[in-house]
Amino acid sequence: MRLPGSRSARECEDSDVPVESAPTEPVPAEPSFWTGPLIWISLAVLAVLAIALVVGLVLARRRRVSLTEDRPKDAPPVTGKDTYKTTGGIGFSSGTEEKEKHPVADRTETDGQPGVGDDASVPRDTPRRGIVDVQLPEQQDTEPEPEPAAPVVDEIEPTAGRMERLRGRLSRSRSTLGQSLLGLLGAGDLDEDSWTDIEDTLLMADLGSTTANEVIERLRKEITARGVRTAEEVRGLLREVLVDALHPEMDRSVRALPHDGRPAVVLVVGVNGTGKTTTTGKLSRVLVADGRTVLLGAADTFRAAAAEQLATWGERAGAEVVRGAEGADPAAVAFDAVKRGIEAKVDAVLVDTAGRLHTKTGLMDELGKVKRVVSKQAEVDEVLLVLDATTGQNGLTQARVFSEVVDVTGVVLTKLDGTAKGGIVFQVQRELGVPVKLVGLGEGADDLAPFEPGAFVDALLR
Ligand SMILES: Nc1nc2c(ncn2[C@@H]2O[C@H](COP(=O)(O)OP(=O)(O)OP(=O)(O)O)[C@@H](O)[C@H]2O)c(=O)[nH]1
Repeated sequence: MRLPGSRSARECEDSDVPVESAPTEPVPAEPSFWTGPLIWISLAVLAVLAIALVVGLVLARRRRVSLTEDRPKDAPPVTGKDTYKTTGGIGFSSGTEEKEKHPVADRTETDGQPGVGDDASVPRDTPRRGIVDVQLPEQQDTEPEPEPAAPVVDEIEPTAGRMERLRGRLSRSRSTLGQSLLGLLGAGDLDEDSWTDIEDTLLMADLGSTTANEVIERLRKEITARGVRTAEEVRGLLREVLVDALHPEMDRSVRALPHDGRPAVVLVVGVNGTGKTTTTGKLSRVLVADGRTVLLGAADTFRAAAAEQLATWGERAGAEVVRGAEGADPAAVAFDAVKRGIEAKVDAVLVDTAGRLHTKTGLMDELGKVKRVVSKQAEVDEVLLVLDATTGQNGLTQARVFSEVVDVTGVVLTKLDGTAKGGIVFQVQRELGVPVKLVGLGEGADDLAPFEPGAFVDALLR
């Protein structure tokens, strides 16, 4: 059909008039080769994602830990403070009780730290044994325990003449003091230089300047007064002057014998290392050799080995020893020793004390207390100060401090065998005004001698 006024295409082609385009109806687009499959692929991906989401949610729900427990409905609510409860107290065992032992091969667990190659822990599924078969030893007839061997008590050397026997031990002192003096004095005419040399010799031997001057004064006077000529006369005079300087009139007996129905109490004091313990032990042997009964008190609690050392001395001398724990109060140990000595009715109680010379106050407190406490039971008869002869002037300083702290009644000069300065004996006596009663001349058990001025000077001048 042709609309009025319209022309056919043919007419248009043929005419020169431009043809107006006719309105056209929309034509639906034909699906292309690519768009069709894309839609289907997208739908498939969406479906797969949906399935994965559903599966994931289900699995996650299964894995979730339930924080609720299977508790009866009527159970009281759980609160923070009573979530950990024990049914009994902590179990204790006594260290003295024997622990039951399992045979090593049957054990599934090991005590203590893991060793190289051990598992970090015992696997949970390791079989556990309820009952362990233990092989019991066959009943045997037990032999009676052998009686402990009686301590071997040493043979003790007699004390008489010890100084004589130990004379050779003073050889170093002799060569310095005696031999030099004899050489100088016996050389004839003595001028001022000779007297200066004599003084130097006396000082080098530790006589001290006061004693040295006194000795020289007397020698000068007597040589002129007596007309001393021969070497023999010089020796005789020198002996006399030196012996006099040692005050032979002093009472050198050790107050270690019982009286008033109770034992004598002897305190042995001095700086550590001077030979206190050794001297206490040696002295106990001297008393035992004289037929006395002795008890030793190990109040040197400062050094554990000191008590041990004294116990050995006691064992060898056949003397009982009272000791305390390491670090125990020395006064308490001394008190116990004296108490025990009174009960046991021994003749003498020898107390070895500690001598820490850290401060004078500390020493004073300690020794003062020992003496005070001991005095509650029995008066202290003797306080022996032990000095190491090899320490020279240092020994003198110690002597001064100790004598201010306790009433020293006698001096024991140890290690005289190891020094060329035997002259310290003169100085100590002068300084303290108390006699040297005993001398240590070696480490041997019987190397303790009574101090005799005559024998001592003889040993120096031999
Ligand atoms: N050569 C020689 N050595 C001695 C003498 N007396 C003691 N000794 C030695 O000196 C050392 C110290 O002796 P101790 O008896 O332990 O001295 P201490 O004063 O008791 O010392 P602490 O126990 O530390 O308080 C030891 O090796 C003894 O053998 C002696 O007269 N001559």
